Amino acid sequence: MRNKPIANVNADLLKERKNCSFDIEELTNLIDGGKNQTARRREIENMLLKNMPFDIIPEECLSAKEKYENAVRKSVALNKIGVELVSQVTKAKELSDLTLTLRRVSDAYFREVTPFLLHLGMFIPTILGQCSDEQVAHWLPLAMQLKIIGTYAQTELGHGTFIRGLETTATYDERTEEFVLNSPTLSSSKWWAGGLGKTANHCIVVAQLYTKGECYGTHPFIVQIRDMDTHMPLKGLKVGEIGPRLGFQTADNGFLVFDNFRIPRDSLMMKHAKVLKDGTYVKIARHSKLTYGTMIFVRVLLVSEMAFNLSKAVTIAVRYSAVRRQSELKPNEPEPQVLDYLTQQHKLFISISTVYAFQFTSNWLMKTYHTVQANMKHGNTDALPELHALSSCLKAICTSDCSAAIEQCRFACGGHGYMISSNLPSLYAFTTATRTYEGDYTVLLLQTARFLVKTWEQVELGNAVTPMVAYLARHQNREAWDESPEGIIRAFEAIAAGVYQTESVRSVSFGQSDAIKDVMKQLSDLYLLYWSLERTGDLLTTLKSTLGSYDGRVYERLMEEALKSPLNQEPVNESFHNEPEPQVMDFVSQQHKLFIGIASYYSYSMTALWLWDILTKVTSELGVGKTDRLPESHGRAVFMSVFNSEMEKSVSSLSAPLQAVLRQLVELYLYYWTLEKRGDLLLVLQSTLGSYDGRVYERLMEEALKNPPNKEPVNESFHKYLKPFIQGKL
Ligand SMILES: CCCCCCC/C=C/C(=O)SCCNC(=O)CCNC(=O)[C@H](O)C(C)(C)COP(=O)(O)OP(=O)(O)OC[C@H]1O[C@@H](n2cnc3c(N)ncnc32)[C@H](O)[C@@H]1OP(=O)(O)O
Ligand SMILES: Cc1cc2nc3c(=O)[nH]c(=O)nc-3n(C[C@H](O)[C@H](O)[C@H](O)COP(=O)(O)OP(=O)(O)OC[C@H]3O[C@@H](n4cnc5c(N)ncnc54)[C@H](O)[C@@H]3O)c2cc1C
Repeated sequence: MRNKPIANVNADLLKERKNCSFDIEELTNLIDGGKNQTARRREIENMLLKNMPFDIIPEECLSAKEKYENAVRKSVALNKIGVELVSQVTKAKELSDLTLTLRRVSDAYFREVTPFLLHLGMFIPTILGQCSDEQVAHWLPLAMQLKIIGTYAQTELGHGTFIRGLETTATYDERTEEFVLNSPTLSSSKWWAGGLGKTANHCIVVAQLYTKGECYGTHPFIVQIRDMDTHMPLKGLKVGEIGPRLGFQTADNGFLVFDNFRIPRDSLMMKHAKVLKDGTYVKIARHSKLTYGTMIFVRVLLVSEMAFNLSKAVTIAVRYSAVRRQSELKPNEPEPQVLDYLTQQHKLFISISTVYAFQFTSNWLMKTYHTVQANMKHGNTDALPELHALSSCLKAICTSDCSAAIEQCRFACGGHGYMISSNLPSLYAFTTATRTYEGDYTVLLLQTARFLVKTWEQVELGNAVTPMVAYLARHQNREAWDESPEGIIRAFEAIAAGVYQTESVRSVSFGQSDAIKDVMKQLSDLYLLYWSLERTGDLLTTLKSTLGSYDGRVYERLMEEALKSPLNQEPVNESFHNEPEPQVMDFVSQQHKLFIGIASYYSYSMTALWLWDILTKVTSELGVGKTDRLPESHGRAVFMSVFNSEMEKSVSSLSAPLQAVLRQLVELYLYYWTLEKRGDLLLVLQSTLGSYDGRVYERLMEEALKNPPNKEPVNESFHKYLKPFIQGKL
């Protein structure tokens, strides 16, 4: 069934849509993979959208804690339906279509991300990719039915990129047939795992495996971290939320610290390596990097994620550009739609074509991934290095290009694009993180470079190379290729473009009308029309954007959203009437002035006494009249050290409370001047990473511990939503 026409659609948008030269339903089918798939997708989408609770207050107006609780409430409703749908599916293809539809609806349903993202995106794939058959049979049903909630904790405070440098240890104890997990240093604290802070009760932990006194490198373990009934963290673990971040606010990214935490032997995920009861290590994998498999899978997935996110951003920007009128070009004529400006089209059309490039390449990459996986099942890992190189560079390029393109879309929407309600800031915050996680941009490009250099060596030796890199051997292409990073990117962009071209031509080469074939060549138009017509229902709930709604009622929606803000629920905020007048003494800035004054007074008097004693010595050393040349920093250091030591001497006979106060003054004085004059950048930069003393990990952990979600061991949403859901009582 096609979408029903919507009343009150903006006239400019209607006019643009009337220019469509082909059957949009045909294109929708093409993109979905066939008529039946379109129908099934719409059926699921409609069912989900009808049954899920919506936000009462806009998500962006909630506090961090409320945002999280709201995300749990919505996730549980979505998961309930999802689990039921998944249980009805029998074929692998149906399951993958369904998973994709659920992921897309979930994307539309949350302004940010669900706390279950890692459960679906990495926990389940790691069970599939890293567990023995026996382990899969045990863990997979529990995870699929959400009887357990998991995440993936690889990154630590000290290491993310360099996996071999991870410090968490898993030491096998053959007496008890257990592994003992430890975080030997602060920098070994697990950091970042999504859903770990408050939601997950299980976690995949990547740790250095020790048995019989030898280290066998990093291995994945599946670990229960919270009590299944009370949700309290288990003894031997410190777990919490890492604190506010640019995006991912509702993903409760967490930290995890182990103190002699014991787990059974079969917690080791044993597809690629085993530890026998007596502690003997047995390697099964044919390739040493197979434990990195989940990362490859997610990198592949991210290409289509980027296509989808950019498609949303550019749809918002294009629709808004059709509705928005600005500037008087000719006197007494209507202001033009901003879409008609060539410069505006430049911003938008590049993004549109990029979406298609990503999507077609992603389809191809996913197929390649499955082919390589199938070969590996039969023990053939030959294609793995190339898959790693390809997924690395395509992930790096598409995440980077996508965030840049979303910024362009935001620019294309002018001031209103900066509103959270336009959804462009959230889309940007989400996609810019993807450039870093699952392998940093530069690092992944370097991995690809490593592969290319090795291939180049083979080419130079006259050896055969795979078709994907065969262009390296073709003389005429050497001009496009040089050893600079830009050269490598160019070469791989050419490959991506090649794939894109071949795939798009292949996709439209049969069954399609001439009109569609023509339009496929005009990617920009295609993209606009596809997204305009493909969606079911009110596109606002899918795009979650005031600017990009299907009906183009941009100003109405901006005003409606503004009126929903809690600050607008009362004409005059109570702080206007009720806030008691503070004593000026209560202002921190005032205390700052006063206390520093007091501390300085003590400092000067102590130093004056000391200075008198050594004046003769100082002047004889520096020469009379030259003392004014003492650098300020030296003088400052003198004041500090003298104040400190002299105060200590003179306070020893005083009462304890007075001693305490005077010592505080010393500390204050030292602290103040350290920050003020000695250039402690923490104060200036307000940054845990940029502090003068370099105590980065200490500061990150200190800040995380101050984080309000960590003030309660179990969030109330566990009792309200998660527990009834896990126990099937919801
Ligand atoms: C929609 C779903 C959303 C899910 C949300 C996800 C949220 C975020 C989650 C996360 O971020 S999880 C953590 C992800 N972490 C990373 O991605 C870390 C990045 N680092 C790495 O991948 C690796 O450490 C490295 C950079 C590839 C380096 O690894 P290593 O030091 O062990 O290798 P090298 O010495 O550089 O290379 C040796 C050799 O191995 C090959 N190789 C490396 N990785 C792989 C692989 N994955 N598969 C196959 N082969 C690999 C590499 O090319 C070298 O080969 P040779 O040149 O020696 O032949
Ligand atoms: C939103 C978000 C969610 C995340 N979720 C998870 C999660 O669920 N589970 C999990 O385990 N992790 C997660 N992570 C962590 C993420 O995987 C890492 O942050 C990422 O892999 C980058 O590693 P890093 O932080 O160590 O960066 P670093 O490696 O410290 O990078 C810092 C800089 O150093 C450069 N650099 C590093 N190594 C090299 C090199 N060899 N050559 C040249 N330059 C180099 C990088 O290019 C970068 O510019 C998440 C991160 C974010 C931002």
